[in-house]
Amino acid sequence: MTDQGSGSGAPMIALSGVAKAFGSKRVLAGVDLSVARGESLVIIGGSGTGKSVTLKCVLGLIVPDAGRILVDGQDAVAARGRAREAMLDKFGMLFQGGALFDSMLVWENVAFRLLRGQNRLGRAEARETAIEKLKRVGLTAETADLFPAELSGGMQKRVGLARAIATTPEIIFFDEPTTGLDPIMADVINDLIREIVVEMGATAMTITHDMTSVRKIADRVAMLHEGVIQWAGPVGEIDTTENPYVHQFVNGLPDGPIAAVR
Ligand SMILES: Nc1ncnc2c1ncn2[C@@H]1O[C@H](COP(=O)(O)OP(=O)(O)OP(=O)(O)O)[C@@H](O)[C@H]1O
Repeated sequence: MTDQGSGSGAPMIALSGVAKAFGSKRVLAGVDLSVARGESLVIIGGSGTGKSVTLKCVLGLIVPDAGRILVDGQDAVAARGRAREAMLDKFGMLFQGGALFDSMLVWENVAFRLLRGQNRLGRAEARETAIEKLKRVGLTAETADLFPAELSGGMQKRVGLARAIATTPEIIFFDEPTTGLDPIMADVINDLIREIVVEMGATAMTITHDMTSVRKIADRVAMLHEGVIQWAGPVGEIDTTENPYVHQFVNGLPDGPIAAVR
């Protein structure tokens, strides 16, 4: 299926024919996917279908065996040195486990990228920006001088979100943003993600199994299975599409084209 994204103009992220195998294991078998500027795309699919591998290919952490990936019109696979740094500067990322550095204070975690690189800020300015971002995600200024271990899981997730938006990135990736949170906290994080993405006008790409997240965060949804995008469309169509993969996944049905492993 060729996916052109929903917006007009050049997409912010465009994958075409992206393939990747690890040894004899073929994970991606020709992924075609576009994300329009300012759009929030959520990739769904079962465990081990290659959602993380897809994100890693866009970030250049995994080099695909075939295919093309353009980020803001630039070849993301070939980018090296300065060009690659400039490309990565466009991204913010919320990692699955929060992935905070235990030995750094909360504000230093948030300001991690502000304190490094060519355009780095002085500590006072970086701290000020970090506190502003912490407030944006609902944490107080006092949180800044705690260590991550002193925070609850939900608070750590907020810190991860503050870090993801610290540089006001054009593109934000969310890897399983609600994993490990109770349903109420998950809902709070989903709302916060949606609000922030809209307010920043950022392009967002999220991977999740959580259908509540999908409904809250997505403008568009893409379903990855057996190495290809089986379906992509507006979030409002996930309940009505006749695509058998989406129907089975969204409704959690044991019978259908997706083999249930017991
Ligand atoms: N660096 C790697 N080396 C070898 N195999 C890998 C590597 N990265 C991923 N894989 C394999 O690729 C497959 C897809 O993994 P991936 O993490 O992308 O799945 P996923 O869809 O994100 O799953 P989950 O939802 O469980 O996180 C898995 O079988 C995994 O073992």
